[in-house]
Amino acid sequence: MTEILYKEIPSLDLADFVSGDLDQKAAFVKNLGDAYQNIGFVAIKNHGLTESLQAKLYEVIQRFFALPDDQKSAYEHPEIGYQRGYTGKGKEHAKGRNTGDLKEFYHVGQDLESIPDADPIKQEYPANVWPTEISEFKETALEVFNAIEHAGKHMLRAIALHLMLPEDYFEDKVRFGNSILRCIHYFPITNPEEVPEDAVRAAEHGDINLITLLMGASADGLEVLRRDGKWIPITALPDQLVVNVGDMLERLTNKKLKSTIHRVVNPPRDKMNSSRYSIPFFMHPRSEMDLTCLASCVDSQHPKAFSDMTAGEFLEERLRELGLKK
Ligand SMILES: O=C(O)CCC(=O)C(=O)O
Ligand SMILES: [Fe+2]
Repeated sequence: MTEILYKEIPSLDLADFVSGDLDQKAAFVKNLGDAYQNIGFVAIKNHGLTESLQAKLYEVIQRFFALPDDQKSAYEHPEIGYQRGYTGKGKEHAKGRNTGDLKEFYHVGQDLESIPDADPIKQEYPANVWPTEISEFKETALEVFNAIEHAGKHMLRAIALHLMLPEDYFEDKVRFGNSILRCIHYFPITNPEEVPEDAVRAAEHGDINLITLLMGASADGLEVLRRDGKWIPITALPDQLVVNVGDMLERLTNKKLKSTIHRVVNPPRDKMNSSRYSIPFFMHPRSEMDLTCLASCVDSQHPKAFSDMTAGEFLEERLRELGLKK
C-alpha cells in the first residue's frame, strides 16, 4: 500500500456511509481505511450531534469549571481511578512522564439506568457522579453521550468493512461499552513562571480506547504527529467531529490502523491567561473484548506485535501508567 503524507486530516461525510448508495458507502470505507492506515485521524460531518446540543454542553461545563477548586474536588473519586466525576488540576500525566498536564476534567460514563438488569456489565460500572450545583449537567451530558456513541457505532461499522470483517463485528462488543465522555478545561495560567518547565496542556500520547470522537475545541492547540515526524495542527470545522484510532484498535489490527500520537500545545505566553475547553468521547468496548491481533492482520511482513489481552486488562494497565490508579 502506498504511503500518504496528508497536509491536513481528511474530511469525510458520514451520510455517505449511513444513507448513501453502494458506491458512496464503498468510497467512504476506502477513504477512511486510507486515512486510518496513514495518519489515524479524520474529520466527519453529518454525525448527528447538533451544534446547539454541543453549545449547551460547553455552556454547562464552563459553569462547572468556574466553581472554586475545593467545591469541585467534592466530585473527585480516586478509588475508582477517576473514571467518573472530577479530576483535579495536574493529576493526570501522559504515559512515560511524571509532570502532570495543565488541565482538569470531568468524566461521564454509561447511564446505569439504561442498562438492563440482566446484563452483568451493569454491576461492573461505577454510577455517574453529578454536580448538584448545575442542574442541566446530567441531562445534557447524557444526551451528548448517546448521540456521539451512535455516530461511533457507524464509524466502527465502516472500520469493520475496511478490515473485511462482518459489518456488525463490533456491535456486541460495544453494546453498553465502557466509554467515557471527558469534558476538559485547560485552565488559564496566570503565572507561567510558576508552572514546571516541561508542563503542557496535554503531553503527547495515544488514546487508550478503540476510537475517539472529539467535538471541536474552543481554541487551537491540538496537533498530530505525522509519520515523517512533522506535527500537523488540527482545525476541525464547527460542524465536524474529529475521529481517531486508539491503542485498542491499533492492537487488534496489529498496527495496520494507526493510533497516532497527538498533543495539545500551550498557547503563546500572551495568551496563557485564557481557557481552552474540549470534549473527547473515548469509545471503549466491554471489558471482556479480546484484543488479540486479528489473524488477517498478521503475516511474515507484519509479525504479531502485541501480547494477547482483554480490553479490561489493557485499561487497568494504562490507568496505572497515567497516574490515575494505584
Ligand atoms: O483537547 C483536545 O483537543 C484533545 C484531548 C486529548 O487528546 C485527550 O484528552 O486524549
Ligand atoms: Fe487524546
